[in-house]
Amino acid sequence: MTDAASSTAQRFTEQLRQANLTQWEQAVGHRFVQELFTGTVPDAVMKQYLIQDHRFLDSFLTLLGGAIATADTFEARLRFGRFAGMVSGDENTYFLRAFEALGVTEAQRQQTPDATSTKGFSAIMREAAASRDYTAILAVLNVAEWLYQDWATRAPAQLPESFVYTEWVTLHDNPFFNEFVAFLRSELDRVGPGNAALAHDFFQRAIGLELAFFDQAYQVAA
Ligand SMILES: Cc1ncc(CO)c(N)n1
Repeated sequence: MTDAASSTAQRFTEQLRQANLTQWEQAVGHRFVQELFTGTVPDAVMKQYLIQDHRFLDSFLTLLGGAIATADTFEARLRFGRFAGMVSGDENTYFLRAFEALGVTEAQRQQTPDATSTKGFSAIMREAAASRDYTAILAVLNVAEWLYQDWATRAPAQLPESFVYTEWVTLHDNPFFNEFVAFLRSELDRVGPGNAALAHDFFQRAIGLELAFFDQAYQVAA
């Protein structure tokens, strides 16, 4: 290991990732991610993924609300607030445009039941928010955003033509998003070591859900 690598390994967030590296890499290198990069996700899978993920966004905003409520600095509250604005704006409209492009109707969205992993995410995000524990909230946020940034930054330079694919990559790899992930990590590096067992517990469970979430998209009858 190089000096640079060993000093990054000291970071608390890096320790968390290393402790769950197998599942982390399985999620980041998932078939869904590979097919997203080449624009070859079967339509039925993409539809299912986006229907479920639009619901993920709803619980995610609950969690961001918890972060705004429990952060211990004004600067952090402002950052979460700006991020909540982006998610409620650009990211939400991406979903609506994608549903239209893929021909997903309002009725289809309503009739599709929650996948088990969608329910699991909703539960863990509500649990973390309700705990009013900034460390627990940060652990879940770190997995959700950092893991997505990790796969998005591994995308090839040449992306598929359709915005449905391309924008899902660029929403998770752009200066605003990358800065937010750096902020999330530095916050968890700062407060996590004081409550390490709790951080590990939420981090590990959230990674399992990320993997299950990608898997569930392929469980639809194509
Ligand atoms: C399941 C899942 N995890 C993470 C993200 C990134 O916010 C997302 N949109 N969906």
